Amino acid sequence: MEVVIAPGAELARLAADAVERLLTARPDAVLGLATGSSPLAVYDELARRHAERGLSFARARAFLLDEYVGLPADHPERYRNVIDAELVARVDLRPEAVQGPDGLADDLPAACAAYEAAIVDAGGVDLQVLGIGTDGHVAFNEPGSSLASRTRIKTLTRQTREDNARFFDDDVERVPTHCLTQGLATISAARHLVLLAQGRHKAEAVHQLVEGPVSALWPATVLQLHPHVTVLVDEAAASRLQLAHYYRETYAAKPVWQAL
Ligand SMILES: N[C@@H]1[C@@H](O)[C@H](O)[C@@H](COP(=O)(O)O)O[C@@H]1O
Repeated sequence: MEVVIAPGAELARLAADAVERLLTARPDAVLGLATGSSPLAVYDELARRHAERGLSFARARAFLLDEYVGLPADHPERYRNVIDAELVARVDLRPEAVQGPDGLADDLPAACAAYEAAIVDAGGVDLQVLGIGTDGHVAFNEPGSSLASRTRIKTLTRQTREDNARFFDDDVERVPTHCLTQGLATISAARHLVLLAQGRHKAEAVHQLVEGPVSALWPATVLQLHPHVTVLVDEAAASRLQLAHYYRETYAAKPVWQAL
């Protein structure tokens, strides 16, 4: 696990660099896209690179991490609509090449199984962008999630619904109670995981993710078992890291040939 502590703008550039390098090497790469505020600056940077130097997503495919259950198709906070607005509409990624779990399916377990199969059919995710919840969830894998979980229905915690109420007119009762989410094993099958976290409210979750014992209580700790994880954090989110000095020295001394 590589931990990079840097200002937010630099974190976004580093994540965009990883995406650009992948798309340059493999134009038909499979991207894993996250919603939430953490990756927004990355999507801004990718849109800028598309506009200014023609970074192309035309042959790429993408999968979303998760989706609320029951939000109407045209609801602006439906994650598929969010990702369309934040990235798809701003680059040349084909909308039909982007898939998310179907939170409006009549048969939700079948939709979850179909989603798992679609990811496998696409050859798996090459690079997965991730955020982290204040309670250590990734995607919507709340505390207590099986570390071996696959795409399934989850009940959101009160904490997550309160955290996300800002997207629903600050009314927690408007935040759906259920979601479909890639499981921790689904996410762990991606070949490169790039997690972004900013702000002091993420500091404990980042500490647990990087330095805590692997535990379903802090679902993001499952990333410690993955061979290629990049954790991009600002000073505030890094403020509880015990080995911060070591991560800084490692990054400062990083050989130029060693990409993220
Ligand atoms: N399902 C999403 C996660 O994918 C995201 O990582 C997390 C953190 O969000 P933010 O980046 O806005 O703090 O919240 C949501 O619940």
